[in-house]
Amino acid sequence: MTPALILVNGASSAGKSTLCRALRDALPGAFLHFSLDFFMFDAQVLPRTPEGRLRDWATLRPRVFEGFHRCLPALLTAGNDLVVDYIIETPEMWAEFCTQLAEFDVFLVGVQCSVEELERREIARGDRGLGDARRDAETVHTFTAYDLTLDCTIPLAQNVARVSQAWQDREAGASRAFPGRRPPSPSS
Ligand SMILES: Nc1ncnc2c1ncn2[C@@H]1O[C@H](COP(=O)(O)OP(=O)(O)OP(=O)(O)O)[C@@H](O)[C@H]1O
Repeated sequence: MTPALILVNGASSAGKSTLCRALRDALPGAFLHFSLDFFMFDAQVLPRTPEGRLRDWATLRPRVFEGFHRCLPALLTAGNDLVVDYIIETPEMWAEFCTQLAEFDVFLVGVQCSVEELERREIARGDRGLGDARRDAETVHTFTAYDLTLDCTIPLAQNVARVSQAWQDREAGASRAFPGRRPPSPSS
């Protein structure tokens, strides 16, 4: 089978990671959850000042992002099915994804959330830059069509069920994010 990627795009604090973790555990088949957050927030990967601020981030940012992008085809090529949360920030970033992921079975999910709710969550979390969510919300859904769009203010279980159903009902390889692509043959 062609390795599969469920890619969840939306603004910071929209609920992407929460959804991905729940999907990882609920989907039929063994999906890995993979996220840029693992570099940015959840692990001791990046160099920091004694005060805890990121060091040399302007230099590192493009390298870390490109490295993360390259991890996806590497994990897929090794046979892993992935559920990945991401914030598509620019058309260039999306074009890079399209090139790197063209040979895989990609299902693109857009998560919507009002700016008011994004900002409420951002403040409540306290570990994200204030204003990031609003900035993302202005652009994040402008770069691509989706296979499925979700409202991330409704209960998580409902969205997990929607993705799970839509994923199983989809035509493998016929992602709306990659129009004109030939789906992998059923035997592949
Ligand atoms: N359906 C939901 N209803 C209410 N709160 C939610 C829902 N989904 C997520 N949240 C809450 O919103 C906050 C942000 O969630 P999450 O970390 O999943 O967002 P994210 O989109 O991955 O953010 P980031 O891109 O900044 O990492 C968390 O406090 C989470 O508990």
